[in-house]
Amino acid sequence: MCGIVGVVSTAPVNQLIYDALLLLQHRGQDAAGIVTQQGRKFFMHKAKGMVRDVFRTRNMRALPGNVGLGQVRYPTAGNAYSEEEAQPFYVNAPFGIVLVHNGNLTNARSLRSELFQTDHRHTNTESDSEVLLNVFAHELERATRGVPLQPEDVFTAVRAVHQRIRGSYAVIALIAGHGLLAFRDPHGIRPLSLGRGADGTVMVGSESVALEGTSHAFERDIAPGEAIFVSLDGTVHARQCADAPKLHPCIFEFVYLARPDSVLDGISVYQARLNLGEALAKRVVSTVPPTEIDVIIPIPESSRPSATQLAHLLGVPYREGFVKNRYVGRTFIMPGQGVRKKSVRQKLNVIASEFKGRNVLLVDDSIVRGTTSREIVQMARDAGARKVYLASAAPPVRYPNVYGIDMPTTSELVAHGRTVEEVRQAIGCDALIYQDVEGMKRAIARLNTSLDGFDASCFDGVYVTGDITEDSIAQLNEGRVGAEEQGEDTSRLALPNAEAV
Ligand SMILES: O=P(O)(O)OC[C@H]1O[C@H](OP(=O)(O)OP(=O)(O)O)[C@H](O)[C@@H]1O
Ligand SMILES: NC(=O)CC[C@H](N)C(=O)O
Ligand SMILES: [Mg+2]
Repeated sequence: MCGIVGVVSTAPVNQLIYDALLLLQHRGQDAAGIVTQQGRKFFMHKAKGMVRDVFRTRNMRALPGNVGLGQVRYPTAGNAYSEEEAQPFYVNAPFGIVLVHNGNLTNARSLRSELFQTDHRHTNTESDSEVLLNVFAHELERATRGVPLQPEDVFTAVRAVHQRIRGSYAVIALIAGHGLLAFRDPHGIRPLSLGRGADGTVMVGSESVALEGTSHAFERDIAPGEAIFVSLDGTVHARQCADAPKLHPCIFEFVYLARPDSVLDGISVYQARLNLGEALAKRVVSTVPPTEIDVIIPIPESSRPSATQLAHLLGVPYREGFVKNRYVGRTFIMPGQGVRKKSVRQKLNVIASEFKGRNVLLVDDSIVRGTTSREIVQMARDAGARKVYLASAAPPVRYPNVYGIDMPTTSELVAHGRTVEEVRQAIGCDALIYQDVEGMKRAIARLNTSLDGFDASCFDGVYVTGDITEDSIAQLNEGRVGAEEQGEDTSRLALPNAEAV
């Protein structure tokens, strides 16, 4: 996941894009970038870091114009440490295009050589998003029948892009002098919504919170496979560009990624998390009698809604036992295990009186590598808890994610190849209760019965694009320069200066 936003307005958009990116900061902490357009000229500033660090006043002043887009990056391909892979990406032909991408292409490698061999295009980074931009640029060149460019030509290009690229992609692009394009992959894996301001400003963004938080009324989600083209006068053209679109949103958005105050594909993220807490209650009761639990404590931040609902249904007191240092970002989306581990301790501290002599049930939204759980369970014991039980509102994460969540290899997943009992031992708690896969899907699907299903691949190993094999997963990892090799270099990332949203 990353956060993306695009705007067509009649007033300067630099501050508006900045504000929207701040509201999407939880989707990517690694790099941030904005491009604006004035006349036919693009103005760009991008760098590694969080939004507040990347954009100083001088940078903001250098972003004039009434049209623009931006991104906050959480790397899932290429090089996590490369400044060049911060987005937006730019190509000068045809017309001049800048593009931001949330998601992950699963055929970037073959596309890269195809781009070189057949389309004679050069890509200069390992980023799949740069590949995506070049495929789009090539197809736009082929589809253009004259100047000025017609929306129909843009849709023809998107149709061709859907044929060539695989994986997940929510995309916003700006075509110099023409308008703003947004499209979503034919499975709708990553979210993208459209809204409008009272002054007619059109905004597209990853989550509804980016629209509402900047005073734009949410209008609708962009449909899977659909493209919308917003002319510079604010006219919105929409077209379905995929042959057989299906709505399979990523279920992990509801579990962890998205903000609880967002509504994605008609589903309130907050309500989804309450429902997960409800389903989890049934599982807890069958493992640990509520009478043996003195207190229920969430692991801040994302597990709070599920934990409150669980406590309510079990009739057990809900208490805050961990205080989060708001100046440390989300640990799961930090690159590198060394950084993540250190950050858990920096981020969470116990209120010892809530643990001393008690049987505590800790609740997290998900257990992925087990980094958080191991530390937290130990902290609870150190604070004097008698028994430490742990419940996860999501099922065990057992399979790699190839659609834009950084879980590339099975070996790093604490539940891969382990029974629940073995995971319990690895984490060191007295009882471990997981949600089950069907229970999770039911809990969320009942909030929008028109879904075709979910991408729940990291939980059930089913890849909705139908083309993922062990070999392709191994290939995807080959291209990555990540975090694991350089993970001990914690200096830049462990304590960002900016406040996490
Ligand atoms: O098993 P792990 O590999 O540790 O990953 C899972 C943990 O990471 C996330 O928290 P994070 O600190 O990223 O964000 P949050 O404050 O939104 O909960 C998630 O909510 C879990 O707590
Ligand atoms: N999380 C994302 O959406 C990442 C986008 C893109 N794959 C990158 O690595 O930059
Ligand atoms: Mg958490």
